[in-house]
Order: sequence, then C-alpha cells, then structure tokens
Amino acid sequence: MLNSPDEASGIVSRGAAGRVALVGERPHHEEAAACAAGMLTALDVDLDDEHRRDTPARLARALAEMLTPPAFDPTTFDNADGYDELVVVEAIPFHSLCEHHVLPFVGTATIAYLPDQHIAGLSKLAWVVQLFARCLQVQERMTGQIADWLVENLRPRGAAVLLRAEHLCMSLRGARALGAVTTTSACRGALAEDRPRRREWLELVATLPR
Ligand SMILES: Nc1nc2c(ncn2[C@@H]2O[C@H](COP(=O)(O)OP(=O)(O)OP(=O)(O)O)[C@@H](O)[C@H]2O)c(=O)[nH]1
Ligand SMILES: [Zn+2]
Repeated sequence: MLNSPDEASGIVSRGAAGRVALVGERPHHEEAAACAAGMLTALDVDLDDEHRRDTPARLARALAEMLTPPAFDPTTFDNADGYDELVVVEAIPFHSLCEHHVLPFVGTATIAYLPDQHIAGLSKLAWVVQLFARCLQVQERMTGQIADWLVENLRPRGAAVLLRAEHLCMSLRGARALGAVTTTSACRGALAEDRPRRREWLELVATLPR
C-alpha cells in the first residue's frame, strides 16, 4: 500500500551524500493499469475508443506520479549571523490526494520557524511540503508531519505550519460544498509554548490572504 513518502518513492538509489534519487518507474504500473481498466469497465465506462484505449495506463501513471515524493537535499546552513526572528515562507502551493477518496485537495502552505543554530535553504521549505503532499494524506497529519520535519532537520527554537486547502471530495461530490476551505495548523517549541512568540505567529496568520 502506498501511504507514506518512504513506501511511495519507487525504485531509488542512494548517492554518497545519502541523497535519494528516482532511477526508474515503479514496478507495478502494468498491474495498476489492468486494475484501472477493470474498475472503469465495472463502472460502465467504454474503453474501446481511440481516446480512452490508453486511459487506464494514463490513470495509473498519473496516480503513480502524484504518489511519488520528490528527492531533494535538505540543505541547511549555520546561522552564522545569529538571526533570531521568525523566518516565514507564505503561499507555497501544493496538491495532495485525500486518502479516503483518492481525490485531490489543493491549497497553500505557510511555514514559519524561529532559528537556533541552523537556517534552512529556503527552497527546502517548499520541497518539504511536496515531500508530504505526494502520498495519500489527511490534511491534519500532513500539517504535523511538516512541523515535525522542521524540528528534526533544523532543530529550531520553534516551528509552525498552516495549511489551507479545498478538498475536491467535499466540493465536487458528496456535500458539494464548492469553495469550502479547510485550515489546519501545527505549532512546535516556542511557537506553541512561548506566549509572545505564539501571539506573533497568530497575528501573522491573521494577515494571510484567504
Ligand atoms: N479530517 C479529515 N477528513 C477528510 C480529509 N479528506 C477527506 N476527509 C473526509 O473523510 C470523510 C470520509 O467519510 P465517509 O463517510 O467514510 O465517506 P463518504 O460516504 O464518501 O462521505 P461524504 O464525503 O460525506 O459523502 C469525509 O467526511 C471526507 O470529507 C482530511 O484531510 N481530513
Ligand atoms: Zn476525500
């Protein structure tokens, strides 16, 4: 079952620096395509058509792509200048797949951390969102996983994550609450426990565009 970044990462090789790289397609694509054909046929979809003939394989490839986390180096630098205010990256776009319906949820992430000894390469904060987005997810878990990754990799004094997303399983089917947006947040360290720092984070969140 592909439900975590590690399991979903397909065929990988590890370089000298421990960097994980994708080197090939996952081995079960053909089997996935056959299953997709079976499911679509059972749903009365006629696959005997020029446009649809390869649809099961396309569906399998599309899902494999969205269930495969990216490989990246989590570069950090020494905080040589002793920067001691919040670092915030807003409006990081992401899409993931809800693990109940395997339909997308689409939105933005805001990441903040209070450095101690290390600062992150800024792009890595966008990469880490992709790392936990490209698998079957629930928004609450994804939010906490990003916060925990920051704690583990940066050892910051505090970290916080805010996700806002529209779940297509809730907006295009079922309740059909088109445009409904779900907000989740996770705070660690000083951003959870130090009142002035937490207030700073909450005030920042209040200024974010909806
Ligand atoms: N908490 C949480 N729930 C989610 C997330 N993504 C989808 N869901 C919900 O998971 C629930 C699954 O409920 P079920 O009753 O088993 O599924 P369903 O019959 O398709 O439910 P409806 O969507 O209400 O038609 C739904 O309420 C979804 O809205 C998520 O990221 N977090
Ligand atoms: Zn869903």
